[in-house]
Amino acid sequence: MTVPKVLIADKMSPKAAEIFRQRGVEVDEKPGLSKDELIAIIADYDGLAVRSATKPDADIMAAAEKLKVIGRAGIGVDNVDIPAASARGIVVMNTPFGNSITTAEHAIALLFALARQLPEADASTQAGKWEKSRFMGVEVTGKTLGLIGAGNIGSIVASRALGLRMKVAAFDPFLTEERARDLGIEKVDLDTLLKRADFITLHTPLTDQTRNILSRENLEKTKKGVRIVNCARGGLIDEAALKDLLDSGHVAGAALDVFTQEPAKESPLFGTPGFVATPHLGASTTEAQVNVAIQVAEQMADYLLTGAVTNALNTPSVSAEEAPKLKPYMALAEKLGLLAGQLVEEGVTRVTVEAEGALAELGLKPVTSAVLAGLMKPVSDSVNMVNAPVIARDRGIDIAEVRHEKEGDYHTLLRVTVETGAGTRSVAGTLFGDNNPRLVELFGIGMEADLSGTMLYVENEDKPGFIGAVGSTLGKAGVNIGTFNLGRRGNGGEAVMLVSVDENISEPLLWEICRLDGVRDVKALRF
Ligand SMILES: NC(=O)c1ccc[n+]([C@@H]2O[C@H](COP(=O)([O-])OP(=O)(O)OC[C@H]3O[C@@H](n4cnc5c(N)ncnc54)[C@H](O)[C@@H]3O)[C@@H](O)[C@H]2O)c1
Ligand SMILES: O=C(O)[C@H](O)COP(=O)(O)O
Repeated sequence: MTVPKVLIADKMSPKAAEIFRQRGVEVDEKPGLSKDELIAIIADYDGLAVRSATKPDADIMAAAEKLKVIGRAGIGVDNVDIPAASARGIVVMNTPFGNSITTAEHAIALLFALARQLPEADASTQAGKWEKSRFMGVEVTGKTLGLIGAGNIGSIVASRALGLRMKVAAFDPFLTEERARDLGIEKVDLDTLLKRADFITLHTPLTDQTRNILSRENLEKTKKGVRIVNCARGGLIDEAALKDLLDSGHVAGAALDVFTQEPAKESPLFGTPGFVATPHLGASTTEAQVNVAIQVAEQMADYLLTGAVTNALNTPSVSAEEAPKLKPYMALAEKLGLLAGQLVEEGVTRVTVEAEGALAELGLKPVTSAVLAGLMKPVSDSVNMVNAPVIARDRGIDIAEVRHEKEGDYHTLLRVTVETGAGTRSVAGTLFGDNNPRLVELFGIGMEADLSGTMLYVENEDKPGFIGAVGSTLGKAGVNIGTFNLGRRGNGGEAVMLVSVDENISEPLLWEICRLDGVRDVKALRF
């Protein structure tokens, strides 16, 4: 196996490079590259580790011929073009918890900065002014904190705010009443939060639903004298409206760690009384940076070295323990999908993936992705295990997974059933010696075959002399036979053959075989 190579493209704790090296992954650290500089070198790398500064987009991925994984040492992945990564089979992973406490603490720090005007008081005092009467603050005890987004960071902020004896009202459509009760907070709708909160803090990702959630209209609904903190994402607040409402005194203070445009080197908000800014420092503590660096390096090394997938945003998780067990099944799944995909002639409407015996004890999602990737390969050049489930869903294919824990004839079995307008057909395979994928059933007919290279598929009536006729037709065309695999539904019934051959099978040769007496269908297959 060649040694995988990773590029760390943003400033990261040295722990990341240390772990990559310890795990036997080659690593280069080149923070601060321009997009063109990154495009010029990315073809060399199997992995790309980033924070929020590097923005791996479709152009960068187009140049990244070997890239298998992008690791985000942090939470937000809005800097990574995930659809472009999926289209190329690149797994995108983040570290969803490593900097949550640190970011929650930054939100609380900004809350106090606003309550006591700390930055302005500091600047004034250090300028020798001693303006004691200018900086009258407010207590936070007893005040209501409006939490927009009560996920990982939001709920830590809530617990800290409760410790400060604040009341917490949260707006989050995905927060259940039960969870709110457990957190000791009140679940409210957005309008109630806007009307009631003395302080508002945002902790949602930037999505179509959350973009501009504090719009001019919503900012105008807030309580006079509200103080607002955003440590989540730029774009959640209308910055021009915020400036107007700070100027008018309706909003008493606002602290932004994140901006619509970053780096934010200029903004109409800068210099506005009551406005506090930090340069996207939410995750910037020694502890959080060590956490995310260790996590991202471990996760990327696991994936590159073993196939284990943790915290991926575009593919199912596979544990380090399961990854080696799943590997041969993925090969079997792709081959069975490819076989089914080459044999069906109409649009697929439903795919059922059934696991029997040992396979039923493993996670089926990656196996299903591999089946779908194989199935759609004959009709799509760009399909891969990462994007196959999404493409299948977009094409309206219904996907079902079934487990039978009891063993059948084989200690482990994978059956793929494909439904089309023309009917239902299924293929099944097992592993020989725990490692070698083998076809064991084709359209309900028992047959053993190693699906590899070029194969001739023939469906025919079971008649004496037919096998010889196929053999001699191939021989006359100079096509050498590797293996002959046969199956039939019963004496004189439907029969199928899969013949592995050393040469390509030309169209005229296929026609010649098709004209043999008793042939119902013939195809050249590739694996
Ligand atoms: N400033 C920083 O340096 C920094 C550091 C870490 C994280 N972040 C950002 O903080 C944000 C929150 O991170 P997290 O780890 O808590 O994420 P999370 O996924 O755990 O929580 C997000 C919460 O937002 C809620 N949500 C989604 N849509 C919503 C909507 N329309 N209205 C209200 N709530 C909605 C979700 O239900 C979820 O509970 C992310 O955007 C992340 O990128 C910033
Ligand atoms: O989403 C995150 O994790 C934060 O925005 C941190 O970003 P950073 O790694 O660039 O500091």
